[in-house]
Amino acid sequence: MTTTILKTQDLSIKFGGVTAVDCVNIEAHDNELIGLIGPNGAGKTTLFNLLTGVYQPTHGTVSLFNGEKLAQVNHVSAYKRAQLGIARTFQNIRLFKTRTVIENVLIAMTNQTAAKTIHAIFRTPSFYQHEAKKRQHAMALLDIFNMAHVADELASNLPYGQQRRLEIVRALATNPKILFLDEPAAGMNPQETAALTALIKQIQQQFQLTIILIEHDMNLVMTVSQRVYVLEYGKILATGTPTEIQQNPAVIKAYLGDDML
Ligand SMILES: Nc1ncnc2c1ncn2[C@@H]1O[C@H](COP(=O)(O)OP(=O)(O)OP(=O)(O)O)[C@@H](O)[C@H]1O
Repeated sequence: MTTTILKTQDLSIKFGGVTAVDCVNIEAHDNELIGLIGPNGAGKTTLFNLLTGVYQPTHGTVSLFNGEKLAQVNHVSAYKRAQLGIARTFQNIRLFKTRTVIENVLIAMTNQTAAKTIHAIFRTPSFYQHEAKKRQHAMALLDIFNMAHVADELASNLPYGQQRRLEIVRALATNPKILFLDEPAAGMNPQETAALTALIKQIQQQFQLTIILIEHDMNLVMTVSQRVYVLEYGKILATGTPTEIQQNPAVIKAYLGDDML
C-alpha cells in the first residue's frame, strides 16, 4: 500500500507578471524516488522553494503527512518544515567553507539533537555523552559517503564533487522524511555522477526516505527515479515511470530530443 507523504493542490506563485508555478498538483509517497525535470526556467527550483517553505504560494496548498493525516503547511516556515522532516540541498553549494567537514555535519544536526541548555552551559557529563553520540552519528554518515577520512579537512579544501556530497550528508543529518535534491550532479564529472547515482539509490533504501530530485542529467534521473514529473512553463506536462516519460511524444518533443528515442 502506498502512503501519501506530500501533496499539492493547484499550487501557484506569481512574480509580477510571471506565473513561475501554475496550478501544480503533485503527490509523493512514502519511500518514493521522484525526478523533476524540465527546461531552464520551467519553475523546478521555485516549486522546491514552495514545497520547502522558502516561498508562500500566491494560490493553492502544500500538505505534508503529519502523524496520521496530511496537514496544510502553507504558512509553516522553512525552519519549522525542517523540524517536520523536510531537508534540502541547493543548486549553489551552501557549506560553511571555513569549518571542517565534520563540523558542517554537526552544525546541521544541532536543530534535531540540541542538548538541554543547562547541560550545555555547565558542560555536564550528560553534555559530553550527547556530543560524543552526535559525533559518532556524523562519522557514520560520512562513512556511508566514503568521506570519513576527510572529516577534519576544511570544507573549502574538498574537491567540488565531495562538497556536493557533503551537502547531502548535511541534509541527511537532520533525519528527514523527505529529501529534496536540487541538481545534485551539477558540475560533476562523469565518474562523480556515476558514483552519485549509486549513492542516491543506496541512501533511499538505507534511510527509507522519500527523495525528490531536480536534475538535468537525464541518465541519472531515468536510472534512479521510480516516477518522473515534467514541468513546462510552470505547469505539469506529464508524469509517469521513466519508461513512460521517455516514450511520451510531448516530452520527447519538448525536452529529451531524438537521442532518447
Ligand atoms: N524570486 C524571483 N523573482 C522573480 N522571478 C523569479 C524568481 N524566482 C524565479 N523566478 C522566475 O520564475 C521562473 C522559473 O524559475 P526557476 O528558477 O524556478 O526555474 P528552473 O526550472 O529551476 O530553472 P533552471 O533549470 O535553470 O534552474 C523563471 O522565469 C524565473 O526567472
